Amino acid sequence: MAQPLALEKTQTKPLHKRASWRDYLTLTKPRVVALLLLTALVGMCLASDTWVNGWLMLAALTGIGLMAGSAAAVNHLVDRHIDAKMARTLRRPLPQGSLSPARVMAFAALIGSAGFAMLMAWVNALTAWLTLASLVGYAVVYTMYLKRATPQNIVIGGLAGAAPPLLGWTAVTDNIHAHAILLVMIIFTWTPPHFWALAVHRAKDYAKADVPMLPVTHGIAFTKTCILLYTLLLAIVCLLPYLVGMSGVVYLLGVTLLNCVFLGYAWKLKFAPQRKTAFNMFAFSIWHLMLLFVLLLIDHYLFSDWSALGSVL
Ligand code: HEM
Ligand SMILES: CC(C)=CCC/C(C)=C/CC/C(C)=C/COP(=O)(O)OP(=O)(O)O
Repeated sequence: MAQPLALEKTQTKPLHKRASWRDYLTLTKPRVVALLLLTALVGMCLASDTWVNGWLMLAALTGIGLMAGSAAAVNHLVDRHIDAKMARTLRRPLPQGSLSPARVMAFAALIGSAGFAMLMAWVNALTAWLTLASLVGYAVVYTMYLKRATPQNIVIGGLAGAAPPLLGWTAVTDNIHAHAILLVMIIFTWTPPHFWALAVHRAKDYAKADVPMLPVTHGIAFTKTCILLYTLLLAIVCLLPYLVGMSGVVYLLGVTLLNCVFLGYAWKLKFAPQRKTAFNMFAFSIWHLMLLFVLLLIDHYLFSDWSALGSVL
């Protein structure tokens, strides 16, 4: 199709296609938010010995989801010129001209403030303010500043995306607990291999858009070394929930398997890469984090069942 190329040359003249609800959904990065919400849900469950109150869970997940979606919409708005230069992001609603910047801003403000109000009214102020800090961390600190300023952008910015398990935890307890920080640390160390694997695959795109991602500023070989080192660090951090007695043997065995596969990808990417290794590692990173949090959940309820059984016998 000729349109995207034509658009690349005339990014300032959007096409003004008709907007649909799908465009608004795209703005919220729904699949990313879905995984963020899974981590928040697990944070909630691990914070309590019994099943979490359904109403509280619904209110907290909706509030956090709306605010994360709002942050993602601001990211689309701020990055619209960069997005128009990269093949992966060219078809987003703003570069395509199906939504205007003013509409996107209004949409982000609407869902962001609705989410904040929900958390304030039905969850607690601590969770509302921490979620707002994550929104600002991603939409303002990462997107407006770090992304354009330093190749450590995603390492520092990763903290905002790593926050949801803590948000889930505080939603239930109104308290910041060291175990919740452990969950944040897992996502924080997972983010560099997750993103840099994709950045290696898309390095030319980022260079073209002049975004100082690590493969652009320091080269592919150095980025692959960093990926391997962060994946090793992640494997160590993932042991902490077991070592501090927060999770049991089901988690330990499962996460060890996941980390062996992830390390296998990182090793292959560094020492024996094929054309699709980087992309496959990125795709696996999403399964890795999702299954890790599912394991934490299964382990939590199995583990507490076993303790309960022990006290009955
Ligand atoms: C600074 C931190 C992060 C950066 C820079 C980053 C970057 C990216 C990028 C560039 C993509 C590709 C999106 C696309 O194809 O349009 C992606 C996909 C994805 N990311 Fe991340 N990510 C980060 C953190 C996270 C976190 C914290 C999560 C969830 C806990 C997450 C979950 C996902 C998922 C599920 C996808 C696949 C989305 C899809 O297929 O539509 N990411 N990420
Ligand atoms: C309130 C709260 C919990 C906020 C969390 C914010 C959030 C949605 C984090 C996800 C991080 C992410 C997808 C970064 C990619 O941005 P990018 O601009 O590098 O990627 P792109 O090029 O695909 O847009």
